[in-house]
Amino acid sequence: MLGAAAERHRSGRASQALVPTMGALHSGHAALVDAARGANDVVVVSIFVNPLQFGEAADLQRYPRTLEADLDLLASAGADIVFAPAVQEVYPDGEPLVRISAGRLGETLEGASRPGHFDGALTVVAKLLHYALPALPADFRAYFGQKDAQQLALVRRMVADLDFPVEIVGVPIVRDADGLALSSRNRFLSPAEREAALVLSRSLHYLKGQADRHEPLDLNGALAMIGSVPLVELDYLEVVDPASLAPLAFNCQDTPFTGEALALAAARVGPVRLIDNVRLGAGQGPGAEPR
Ligand SMILES: Nc1ncnc2c1ncn2[C@@H]1O[C@H](COP(=O)(O)OP(=O)(O)OP(=O)(O)O)[C@@H](O)[C@H]1O
Ligand SMILES: CC(C)(CO)[C@@H](O)C(=O)[O-]
Ligand code: BAL
Repeated sequence: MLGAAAERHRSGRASQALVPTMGALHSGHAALVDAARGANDVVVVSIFVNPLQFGEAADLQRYPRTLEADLDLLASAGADIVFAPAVQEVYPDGEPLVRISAGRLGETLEGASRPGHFDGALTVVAKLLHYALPALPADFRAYFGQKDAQQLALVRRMVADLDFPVEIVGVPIVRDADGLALSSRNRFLSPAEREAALVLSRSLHYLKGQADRHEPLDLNGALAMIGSVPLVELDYLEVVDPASLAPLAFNCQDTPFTGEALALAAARVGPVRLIDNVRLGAGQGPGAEPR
């Protein structure tokens, strides 16, 4: 460590980043660590499969756990500290009586299909932020993927509404070459299911093309694309305001698309629930777009 960074460490003003994950790491997680590595002196990565945010017991039980491979990936990605606590360390008295409420924003979209999910996710994010908070929090950042767009919006609201001393950084979605958003649960897809799952990114790409050309968004056409793939059971496809996640009906049907929006989709494909999204209009990040 040289020069300015060493001085920041000496004076206790080193910047610190937290990258919360549930393990089974892939290149999407590596992109979060890269972003954190590029802007902070110390990078902490947590690996914790949080029982509080799971609905179905089977989903929690079969969630992939690959700690050895995760540690290798994190060493290559340049993480400084890996925090992989046992459930008893995080919840020594069992499930907490008091938890963070995600409020109305936690009841739509993912929250409608996974009741309580965001209360559980925000509660553990709050705890992880407390664990990783530096003694002198001059520069404390936490990194989240834009793939979980509703989670990112809710974490931003939590730190704003509850005055957490941390900057939240959103990282663009990392996709496979064919457009599928990387996800730890993708490993449970059969080859046929994985091929079928591509309709999610394709339908979002279809909408993005219309938004780029300022045409009306053909939501019905996108729904029909998804409906034509028998292995894909659509949960929702919605166009919403990126910050409030409120539905943006005026942008659909016959009105040429203007402004900014987020198109979000979720579907069950075989044993897996998949989510994906794309920014429509101005202000898009540099990340890979669905195709
Ligand atoms: N493809 C991706 N691109 C960018 N960020 C991602 C991607 N996949 C996951 N992330 C982010 O990594 C962080 C940890 O996510 P998590 O460990 O749940 O991985 P995951 O692949 O989303 O797993 P799953 O969806 O199967 O639970 C979250 O902030 C999430 O948004
Ligand atoms: C943020 C998180 C690590 C909290 O458990 C989880 O929801 C995730 O992996 O997105
Ligand atoms: N990244 C999503 C976490 C979950 O599905 O519980």
